Amino acid sequence: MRFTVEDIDTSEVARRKALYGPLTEVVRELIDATIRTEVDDDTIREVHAQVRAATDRLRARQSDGPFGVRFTNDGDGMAWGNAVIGLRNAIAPPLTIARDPDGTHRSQFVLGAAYEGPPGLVHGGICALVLDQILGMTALAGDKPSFTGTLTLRFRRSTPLGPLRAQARVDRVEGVKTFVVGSLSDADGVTVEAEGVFILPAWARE
Ligand SMILES: CCCCCCCCCCCCCC(=O)SCCNC(=O)CCNC(=O)[C@H](O)C(C)(C)COP(=O)(O)OP(=O)(O)OC[C@H]1O[C@@H](n2cnc3c(N)ncnc32)[C@H](O)[C@@H]1OP(=O)(O)O
Repeated sequence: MRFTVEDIDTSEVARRKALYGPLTEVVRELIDATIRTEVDDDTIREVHAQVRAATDRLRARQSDGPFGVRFTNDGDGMAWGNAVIGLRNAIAPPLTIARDPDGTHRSQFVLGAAYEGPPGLVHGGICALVLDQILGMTALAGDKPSFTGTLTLRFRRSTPLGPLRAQARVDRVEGVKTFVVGSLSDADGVTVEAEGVFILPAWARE
């Protein structure tokens, strides 16, 4: 499992954020533009060649696998490949998840054309993805890993593409199991309710 430590300081983390964040953002925009463009065929072929060339340039030197979750010596986490919050992941919406003093986690975000399931609506698997992440981060205690054991969703009504909110809180802790509840909402209220059991795996227990 790729939890690693990188010997870099806060200023280097900031430099990399400033470098990679805008690249990811423009690729994210490219995904949306690819879905929604109505330009002529020749333009599509030209852009195809340009994107191919840009991809080949990035591949000239790359890591031999996924990004993993990296920590600095100061304990700052860099989950930059993460599918929901990853700074370097253009398929991540991305979510910024804030923690209230009482431990509740919240996020406001926008899901656009790339997350569609039924027409105009968020794909159910994307609802699960977002909720797994926010519930999972809520379950984390200190530096202990926590894995989704069971995630139960109730889709109360369809979730429209557009501005959304998610929240989660710990319901109870029983030994190595943390029970978390949460929801996804649009402007009219809750669309999906979630309950998750997150488990400290045997290999991480003392
Ligand atoms: C910025 C940096 C920060 C980092 C951010 C990174 C993102 C982080 C956020 C991540 C967000 C996304 C998160 C993700 O995407 S996590 C990825 C998706 N999840 C997985 O891949 C998990 C795969 N499964 C496992 O690894 C193990 O089976 C787990 C860890 C689940 C159990 O482990 P282990 O086999 O060692 O457990 P045990 O046998 O000792 O049992 C212990 C207790 O647990 C109970 N139990 C067992 N299985 C289940 C189950 N499935 N549901 C409910 N309960 C279950 C069992 O009855 C017992 O209870 P009791 O009898 O004691 O009462």
